[in-house]
Amino acid sequence: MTQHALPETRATLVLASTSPRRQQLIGLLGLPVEIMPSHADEDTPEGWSPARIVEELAQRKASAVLERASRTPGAIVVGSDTIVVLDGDVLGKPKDRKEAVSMLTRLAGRAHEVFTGLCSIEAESGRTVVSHSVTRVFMRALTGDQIARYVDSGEPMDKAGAYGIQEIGAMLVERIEGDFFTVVGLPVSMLASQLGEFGLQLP
Ligand SMILES: Cc1cn([C@H]2C[C@H](O)[C@@H](COP(=O)(O)OP(=O)(O)OP(=O)(O)O)O2)c(=O)[nH]c1=O
Repeated sequence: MTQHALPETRATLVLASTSPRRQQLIGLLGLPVEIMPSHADEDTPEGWSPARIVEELAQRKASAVLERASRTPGAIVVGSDTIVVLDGDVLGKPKDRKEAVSMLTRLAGRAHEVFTGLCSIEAESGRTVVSHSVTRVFMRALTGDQIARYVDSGEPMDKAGAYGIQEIGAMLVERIEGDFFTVVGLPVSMLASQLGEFGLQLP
């Protein structure tokens, strides 16, 4: 099979994340990538809209590693944050098995929204681009047994809304409206368009 690649650029993407999914997805852009785990405070004031929450947290995560990243020539720092929204409630990662079961019981048999915020910062200039993407996810109706068995797999625990569309959770999802990668946690085409603002041509 032929290997396809885009022309080389001098930029290095610095991913401010501990998420293995984001690490894998950012690789799709074909640029050099450095990983810098970012531990930003994730508290936000009551009453903020989902869009504002994910954009703010994406920016905090990127800003938290900016100083370190600026040692890398041509660094563009990328931060991202994902939440699930149902009936105006924000569902983050479940804190225990019981909360995972209760989230999935609420999500089953209906639609919800996944919001992902994305922030890119050009380290040298400090220029910042922030945006978000929303995908509607329609989940299958599930019995209590099915939910319990899925939670027992361990998969829900580190994921917003207590499921992972890209793994066993694929079987829980009937269909989506919007970008698949937004649900997994890194909207790849939105990232390409943000990087375009810094003059990177992708593709
Ligand atoms: C809904 C859904 C979420 N998720 C994940 C994406 C995110 O990693 C996680 C939401 O948590 P986040 O707080 O967005 O990210 P994180 O703590 O995993 O990683 P980071 O270091 O970048 O802050 O849920 C899936 O993997 N699949 C899904 O279908």
